[in-house]
Amino acid sequence: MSDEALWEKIPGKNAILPHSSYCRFQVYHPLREEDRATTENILPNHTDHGATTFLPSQPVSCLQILGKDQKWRWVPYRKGALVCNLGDVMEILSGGILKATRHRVCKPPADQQAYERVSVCSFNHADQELVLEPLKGLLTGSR
Ligand SMILES: O=C(O)CCC(=O)C(=O)O
Ligand SMILES: [Fe+2]
Repeated sequence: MSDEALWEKIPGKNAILPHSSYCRFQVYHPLREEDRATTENILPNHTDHGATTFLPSQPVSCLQILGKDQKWRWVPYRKGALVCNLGDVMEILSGGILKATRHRVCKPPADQQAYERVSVCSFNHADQELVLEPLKGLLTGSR
């Protein structure tokens, strides 16, 4: 199996097959005073269904990922960094060697609740025609 086998399935700048990748810009307004006590998760825990999701790291803490130890952890802010979540497509194509990142968007810590949060997500999907199954070389051990 070639080193490129996985990436050949994901459209890049030379993509010729239809796919549904998109970028979403979203503003989370500060929580209203009366909602702060009752709100926990703004977006419940999930994995993204595409291949990868890229998000510029941003300073209002809301994003959490689930570790192997089943503990939720904040994704720390690093100025200028890109956060990359692996999606279901990568888990399926890799036969489970790669794991889709389970994540959620939480209420920010108390000292950040008055701030707006800007989220820019680039959701990268596989070719629409791609049959989602583990890459053949993985199953035969010829990688
Ligand atoms: O806003 C974020 O930080 C992540 C949003 C997200 O996980 C999603 O829309 O799938
Ligand atoms: Fe997500």
